Amino acid sequence: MLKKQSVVIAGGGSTYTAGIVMMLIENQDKFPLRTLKFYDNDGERQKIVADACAIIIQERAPEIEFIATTEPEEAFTDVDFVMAHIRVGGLPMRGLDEKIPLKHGVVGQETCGPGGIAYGMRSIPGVIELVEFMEQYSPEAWMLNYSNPASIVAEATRILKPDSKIINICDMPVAIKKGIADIIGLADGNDIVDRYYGLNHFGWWTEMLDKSGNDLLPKIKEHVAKWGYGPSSVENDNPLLEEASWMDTFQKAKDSYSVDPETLPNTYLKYYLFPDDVVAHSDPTFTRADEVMANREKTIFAECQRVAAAGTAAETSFEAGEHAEFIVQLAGALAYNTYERMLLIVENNGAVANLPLDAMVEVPCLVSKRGYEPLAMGIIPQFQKGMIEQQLAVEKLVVQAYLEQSYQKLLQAITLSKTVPSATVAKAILDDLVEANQAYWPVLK
Ligand SMILES: NC(=O)c1ccc[n+]([C@@H]2O[C@H](COP(=O)([O-])OP(=O)(O)OC[C@H]3O[C@@H](n4cnc5c(N)ncnc54)[C@H](O)[C@@H]3O)[C@@H](O)[C@H]2O)c1
Ligand SMILES: O=P(O)(O)OC[C@H]1O[C@H](O[C@H]2[C@H](O)[C@@H](O)[C@@H](O)O[C@@H]2CO)[C@H](O)[C@@H](O)[C@@H]1O
Ligand SMILES: [Mn+2]
Repeated sequence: MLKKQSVVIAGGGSTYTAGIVMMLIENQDKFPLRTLKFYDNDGERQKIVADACAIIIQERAPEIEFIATTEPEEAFTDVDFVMAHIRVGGLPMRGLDEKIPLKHGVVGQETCGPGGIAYGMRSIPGVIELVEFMEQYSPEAWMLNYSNPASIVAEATRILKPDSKIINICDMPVAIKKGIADIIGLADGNDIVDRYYGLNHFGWWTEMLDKSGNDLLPKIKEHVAKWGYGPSSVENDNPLLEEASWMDTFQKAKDSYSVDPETLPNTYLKYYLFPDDVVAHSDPTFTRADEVMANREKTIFAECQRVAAAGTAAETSFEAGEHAEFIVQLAGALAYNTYERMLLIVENNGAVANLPLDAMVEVPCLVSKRGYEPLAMGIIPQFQKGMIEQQLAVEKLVVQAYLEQSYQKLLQAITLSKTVPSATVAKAILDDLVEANQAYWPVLK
């Protein structure tokens, strides 16, 4: 009999919460729950999701105690896991992160370039507060953190909470591997055993084997050289790729791959390798935040309200995707000592031999009751090393700017981003971002 777990989802009002609830319910044999709690600092938003999830739990797993609260003590007391996915400033602030750089002809993106830097400055205090709640009320718990920008958040937690039990994670490699599995006819992305290195949203694969040890890369590379990570025909059953912007991003991996055909790129590298192209294809009046508000957020909240009004979730369209699968699998590995191999964002300490020891890198780790043990990825080539070192300096400067309330360091961070053409443009963007983030950032000196 597996020991039952108590979980709090921080950011209960997130568009991803219902998917994680579906995954948790479907996994009661592998990851049984005694309590599930939601915590959010926006009670009204969270209530919409919680009212629907209460019905889902009541109908499908009534043995689980369910609580939704905005009180930190109630939320964080007696929990084994905090699954965090907050968005400080919400989707409207994401919209500004995207639109302000675009106004200056620079990539406008949630986690990359100046937009990601602005979001990092908002996220740091929000995530640190969650860690403090966890340490105060459930000091033995693990926090599994999706809140973005994960690289900057990871660097901030490394410095501010060096002994905390927090693991920062990203589902992009998981989603790419799912796409690759579909392309080469494997049942599941989990069937790919990979070697990968980099920073979050900034990495490369060097190896993909099947579980028997057969090299999958030749077949995958043949496909990626023609189609990127997109399908080779119009037929596509990957729900993520139903959105044109995600399909473009998956297909654009073809161009990132052409820069180094020895490795396979993360999709996010397009923002650094082809920023001119990305800007040319962006609409500065309707960015990804607008698409998300018009599509994912609207659909999820409408479904929550439909379930609540019907009083039953018998026909709910909510489903658990790879995003939910990954975080629940990670919690299971920590709780039940499975030694599964998963890509996590962790302190380097030699995992990538020729990067600084204190870089927060994304590498495969073995996950067990002991926590995570990074696997050695060895020495990486000059091209990737150069790109990573530049981006790592950006991320470190952002955290230093936050801690020292330094305008100068934030200016240096934006100037150093590969997405930004000059210090003049960096200053113009920064001044607009300071204005837009007054309610969230520390006052910069
Ligand atoms: N790491 C990854 O690969 C990955 C994947 C998907 C989503 N995400 C991240 O997950 C987060 C949620 O995304 P979303 O689109 O669902 O956002 P969302 O705006 O729909 O939900 C975020 C929730 O967080 C709450 N919140 C904001 N600040 C808070 C705080 N300080 N304390 C408690 N709650 C707070 C909001 O009220 C909201 O309900 C984002 O950070 C997003 O970037 C990360
Ligand atoms: O623009 P968005 O909000 O749709 O996506 C931004 C996030 O993109 C990645 O997450 C994907 C994920 O890879 C996929 O599996 C599925 O769950 O959709 C997500 C996007 O909706 C990325 O890893 C995240 O960090 C981004 O926040
Ligand atoms: Mn991610």
